[in-house]
Amino acid sequence: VNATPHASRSSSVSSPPYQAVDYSQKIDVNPRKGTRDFPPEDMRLRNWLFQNFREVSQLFGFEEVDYPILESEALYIRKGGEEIRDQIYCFEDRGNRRVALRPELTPSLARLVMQKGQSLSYPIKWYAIGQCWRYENMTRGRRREHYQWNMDIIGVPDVTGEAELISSIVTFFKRIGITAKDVGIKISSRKVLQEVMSLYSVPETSFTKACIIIDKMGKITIEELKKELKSIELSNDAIENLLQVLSIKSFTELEEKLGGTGEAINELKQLFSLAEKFGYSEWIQFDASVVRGLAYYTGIVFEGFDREGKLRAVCGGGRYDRLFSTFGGDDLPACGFGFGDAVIIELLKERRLLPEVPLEIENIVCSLDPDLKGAAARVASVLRGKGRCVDLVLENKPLKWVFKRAARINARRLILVGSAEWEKGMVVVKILSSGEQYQVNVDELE
Ligand SMILES: CC(=O)Nc1cnc2ccccc2c1
Repeated sequence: VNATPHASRSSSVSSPPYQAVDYSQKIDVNPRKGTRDFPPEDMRLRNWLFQNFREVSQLFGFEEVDYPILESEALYIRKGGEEIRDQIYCFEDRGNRRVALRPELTPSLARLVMQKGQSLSYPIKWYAIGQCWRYENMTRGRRREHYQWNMDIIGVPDVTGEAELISSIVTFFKRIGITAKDVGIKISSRKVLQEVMSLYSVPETSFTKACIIIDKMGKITIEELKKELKSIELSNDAIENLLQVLSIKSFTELEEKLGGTGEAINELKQLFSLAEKFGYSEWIQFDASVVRGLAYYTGIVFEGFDREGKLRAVCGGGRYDRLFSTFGGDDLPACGFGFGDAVIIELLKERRLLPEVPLEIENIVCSLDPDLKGAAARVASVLRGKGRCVDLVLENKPLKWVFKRAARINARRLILVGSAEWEKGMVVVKILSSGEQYQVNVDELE
């Protein structure tokens, strides 16, 4: 469809690649539904959050990686009936390829590890902060994008991997002023469900589906939950026992149900004793109802929760030892977590812990005489060369305007280039907080 000059922007096109556009109309300046702009003050808060993500990852010796936002849709087509499956932001590109905006980062990590193959040295400890997408109908008014911090360890089979990851999450919370009174981390293992279901000879194939259904607990009614479990061939007996196990909150009860020698209970005990050594026992609790909603988890699973119970999970993760074989590769032991940028900000707001992240540009440089614009530029360059931030006034502005701007950018110093001083190679420095003022030779300025 060719854009005829008077076609209105609102006309629908029959085929890509572009919509007829009426350039006389102002474009819609708002971001697409479910997406956000980051104007400066929001970007400063986001940078503060991400800087904390990065510094914790570096404290733990993790290396940063990144992947394309655009992936093959095939990366996310998994059995198991996950909710995320129906929300993939997918489309056909101009080469008729089925592609998707990534809904999560873990499949990309697996793809890159498989691509790199044996050339990597193990264990791999990688972190990433990436934008993830979902397409859900806007009735729920939920966001369609968010940023997720991920940390993953590939090549460590035992629970020291999970213990390390949980330690990094606790370290992050402490850094931003959140205490074990604000947030806890519920820990369980999918092997608990696996062992219960094997007691009732539930086929392995139903295991993943059952986990995905059970993750909806609290979001759908018990009746609905039972109905969905029945739909994957679980007997009433199996369902009753499964639901009974999910309410277990202590190892003693768990041992009564499963015996004290199974893999599930042993791993959990190991993890809790490691937590003691790491020093974060007060942050964690066993809770058999934690299963997480991603199909690929195989063992320990955990999620950070707001103790007031107002907010959705702050973060979540676990072990996923089978993901690589679902991509046709050799299995590798793996564990990791995802930490979204939305709930944590809501939590900080709730707890009045949102930081002030003011705009701060140390210096503002201006010349009072239009003929000295070049001189002012030189002064700015000298300072910038010494690593000092400078807002250079680029037009001829009255001093009143300059002071106003200095206040808005929280400048510490106003550097005035005046003709009398400049003739002596000097400039005037004004410390804005005290009003103190002095002259200094340009080359001595720092
Ligand atoms: C609270 C929130 O915004 N969650 C959120 C927002 N966008 C997403 C996009 C992809 C996958 C999960 C997502 C989750």
